[in-house]
Amino acid sequence: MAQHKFQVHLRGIIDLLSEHLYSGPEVYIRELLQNAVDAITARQQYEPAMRGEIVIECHSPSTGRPPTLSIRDNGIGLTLEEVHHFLATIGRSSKTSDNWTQPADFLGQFGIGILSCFIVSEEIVVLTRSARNPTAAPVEWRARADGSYTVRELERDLPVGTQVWLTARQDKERWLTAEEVRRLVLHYGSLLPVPLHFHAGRVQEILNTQTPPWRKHYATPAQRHKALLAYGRETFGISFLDAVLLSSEVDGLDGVAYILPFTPPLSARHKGHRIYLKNMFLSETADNLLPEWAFFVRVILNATTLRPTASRESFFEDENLARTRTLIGERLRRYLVNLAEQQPEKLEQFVQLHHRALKALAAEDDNFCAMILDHLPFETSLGTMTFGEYRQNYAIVRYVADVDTFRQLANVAAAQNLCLLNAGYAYDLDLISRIPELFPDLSLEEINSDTLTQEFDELTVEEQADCESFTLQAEKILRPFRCRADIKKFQPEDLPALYSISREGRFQRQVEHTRALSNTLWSSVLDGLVQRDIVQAGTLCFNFRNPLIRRLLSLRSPQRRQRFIEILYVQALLLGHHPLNAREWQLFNQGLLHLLDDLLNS
Ligand SMILES: Nc1ncnc2c1ncn2[C@@H]1O[C@H](COP(=O)(O)OP(=O)(O)OP(=O)(O)O)[C@@H](O)[C@H]1O
Repeated sequence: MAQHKFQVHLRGIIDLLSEHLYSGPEVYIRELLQNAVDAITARQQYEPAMRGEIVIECHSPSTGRPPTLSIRDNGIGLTLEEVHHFLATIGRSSKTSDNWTQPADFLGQFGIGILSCFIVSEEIVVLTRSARNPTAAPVEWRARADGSYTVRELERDLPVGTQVWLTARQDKERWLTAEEVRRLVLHYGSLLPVPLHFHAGRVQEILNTQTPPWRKHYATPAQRHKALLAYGRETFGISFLDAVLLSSEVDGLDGVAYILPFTPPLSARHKGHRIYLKNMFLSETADNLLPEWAFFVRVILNATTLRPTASRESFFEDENLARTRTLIGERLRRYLVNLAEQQPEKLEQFVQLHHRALKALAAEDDNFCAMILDHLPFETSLGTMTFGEYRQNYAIVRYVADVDTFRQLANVAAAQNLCLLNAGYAYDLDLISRIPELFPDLSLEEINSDTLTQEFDELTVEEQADCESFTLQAEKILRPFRCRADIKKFQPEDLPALYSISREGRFQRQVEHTRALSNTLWSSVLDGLVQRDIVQAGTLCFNFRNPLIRRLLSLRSPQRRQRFIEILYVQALLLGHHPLNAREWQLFNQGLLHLLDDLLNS
């Protein structure tokens, strides 16, 4: 049977790379710089004293012709066979352990990077001369995006190394203009240790002359700190609150973390960093490089041991990455501990901006929790206060486990001078559950609507007798709404009635509400959740101390009393942020219309 070989439709592969693998056409500069740096690294393995350099030349012809670009390196170069074998074979790389003892020194590994040049140029021309085989003639390789290429040995001499030429495709001219190329070379290559010479017309400059401050020595820590902050301002355009040096030879970390002077929005977490791999810019996102809770920093980090994905825009999740993440986390944690111990004012400032992040860290780290809990703010029925302030004044930590119930109870609690802590936000409950262990002399008490209403004062026997007919009528009116009626004395006096409901009861109300809004498929699913046996889900507790209720009690007309009770019921539901069902809305509307009618008739 005849054997066939796969055919490669190069255009299709280029489209695949440009649309699904790479973030944009600009990555061609990264791939070219990377190949040049790798070629120099390879040559230095033979000639350690050799000094590498890369020359980027932009040519912008005057009339109507597309701009061209060449990148020249004095690296290892290629022979004719190597051109066929590596450059012209998609998916084959020379940077493997078959050819080198230390392939990890190279940036490239997949053997596809050069194809990115076809996104901006119809043709790639490579002129190259091998350092390993000085007698071999220089070679010219011309490759087209349709998959064809020519290769020939040149008569003329060339210096050792490689020069790649690109000519802008129609509609891609902007990616090869001198201005754009300069920006991209700086963007990707500013940390590269090889000098990057940039030539455009009369302009000749070396782009990467600056040694970043975290790699420099300074006379004092204060000087270094100042330089780090200045570098952060220049790089990100942000005046950071602080800079934390991440570099450590022992840990193999190289970089700096900047503390944001604002609370970042959820959508911007883990974005806007400068992540480098072996000094080449890799990505602005640090999805898996930073611990979950570290959303208060922007980092500049150069990784040396991590493995990039084929897109070169993120790292493989492996042991090394997990270790790096732990080390960065450890460094930031240590910074925070230092702040707490040595710079309390700065810690206060930090807490104001980043308490969510601190809570997230404290929730996963007992020791840190013990240290920071006193500084963390919590919402309470008497205003926001730190846990330290709370425990100075109260021996029992009374908390409400969800935000809705807290909203419902906060006013009532405050009027009774009861300090309820809202533990409904992310991490709060987690932290509060540690309290008995961290502070054995404090006790914890969960408060819900039932526990709070139990604290209300009972009526005297005479008062109860006076209210009996009213309570019976209210019971009757509210029964169809699965609500009990009660009357007690409580603060604040201006609150006429309080609707309370158990957690299960509220869940049932929500299910019923959703069921009324959803389509048939969902309503049958939700049907299963409705518990018919919860007969009396809530209680409407009238406040005997409230002047309006006192007048209502003495109202003679049962019809008018009914309308007031109905409106008070709906108003209490609204105050507690409970969604109203259709019947309750109807009740509200009718009640309001009757009231207006009464007003007009009075
Ligand atoms: N400037 C250069 N000097 C010497 N050899 C080069 C140069 N550019 C490319 N090559 C050769 O061409 C091969 C293919 O390059 P390409 O950029 O496609 O892939 P790579 O760098 O090996 O891997 P990656 O896809 O991860 O970038 C390289 O492995 C190398 O052998």
